Amino acid sequence: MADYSLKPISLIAQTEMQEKLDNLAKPIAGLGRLEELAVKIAGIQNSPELSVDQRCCLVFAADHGVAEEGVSATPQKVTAIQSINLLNGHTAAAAIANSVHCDMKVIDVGVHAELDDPRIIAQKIRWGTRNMVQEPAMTRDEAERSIKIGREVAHQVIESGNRIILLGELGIANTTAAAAILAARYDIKPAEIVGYGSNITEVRRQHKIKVVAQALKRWHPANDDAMTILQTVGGYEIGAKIGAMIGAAEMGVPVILDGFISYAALSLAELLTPKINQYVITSHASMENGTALAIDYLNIEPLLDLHLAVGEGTGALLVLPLIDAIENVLTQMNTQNEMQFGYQP
Ligand SMILES: O=C(O)c1ccc[n+]([C@@H]2O[C@H](COP(=O)([O-])O)[C@@H](O)[C@H]2O)c1
Ligand SMILES: Cc1cc2nc[nH]c2cc1C
Repeated sequence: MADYSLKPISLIAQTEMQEKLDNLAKPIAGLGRLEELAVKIAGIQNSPELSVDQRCCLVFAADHGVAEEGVSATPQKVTAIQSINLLNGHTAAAAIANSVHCDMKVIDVGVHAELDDPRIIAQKIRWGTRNMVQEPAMTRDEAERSIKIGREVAHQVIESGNRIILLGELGIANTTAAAAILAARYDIKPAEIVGYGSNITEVRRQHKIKVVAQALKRWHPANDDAMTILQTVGGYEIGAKIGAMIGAAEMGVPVILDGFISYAALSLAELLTPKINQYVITSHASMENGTALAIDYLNIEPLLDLHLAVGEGTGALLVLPLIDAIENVLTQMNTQNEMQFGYQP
């Protein structure tokens, strides 16, 4: 596996940003977590000026062999259908992206269908992973390729001018893979981390718990072996998200993560490159059952809690207005000094 070298975070830019915020006409720390967000981005971008005008949401799409176990409420073909609908502007994330002025790209890393639309970035590894109950979801080579593809796509969109990257995904049955990854990574009992995904019944969730338990019993990947966890119970889009996180961090670009599937990707990315946490912004607490546990183990504090359970990057996109708000704060507010020259009672 490649050895990733991440640019160091700039403590100078962080201090400069905090000084700018402290100089503004407001109580110290008055803008709370928005200030933390500004300082974090300044450190990553090595500048006390936020640069987020050109933003891109990468939506990695792939199918999951484990879907044949009946773990999802949704037919597999929805991955392909929504990949195209997204590009036409008609999915939840696409509609939100339009309102927050964010470019979107769909990358086919393993959709179980022919997607011959030229707008799709065609990087299909296979027509879906294998069913993790019967075989490892992927080969080692496929797992490595999924990370490589994500990393290269991130590099490309950054080279074309994007200054902040958002990550989403489409993949029917991927809440099963994400739960299995988190269970393997943190030795969590499947019953505690498996949720309702795209809204399954409790009866079906009990079955999904058994499916995850069966797969983990069969492959029992070591909890610190990211590549074996990804290979045995992961997904191509999850590997690609790991790669995109690393690729953006390598280029000093902040990455906004999405929901439950992002937690799984982050849990493995941390093993591959522990400093990744400094580069990722966790957007929202997903509705998925295992969220509280995952957040606890990852030691993250997502900014929003909107009970979202769509994926596609919806939660990540909703953080952009917060960042735009800070940008306006930095450029439009009075400083403490300027405040004196305003209205005199
Ligand atoms: O992001 C989340 O937290 C999230 C929670 C539930 C469902 N999803 C989306 O719904 C699909 C997976 O649901 P499921 O039930 O097929 O595992 C997949 O396309 C995800 O992007 C996403
Ligand atoms: C309609 C639909 C849209 C989605 N987008 C991501 N996962 C999804 C699952 C469903 C069911």
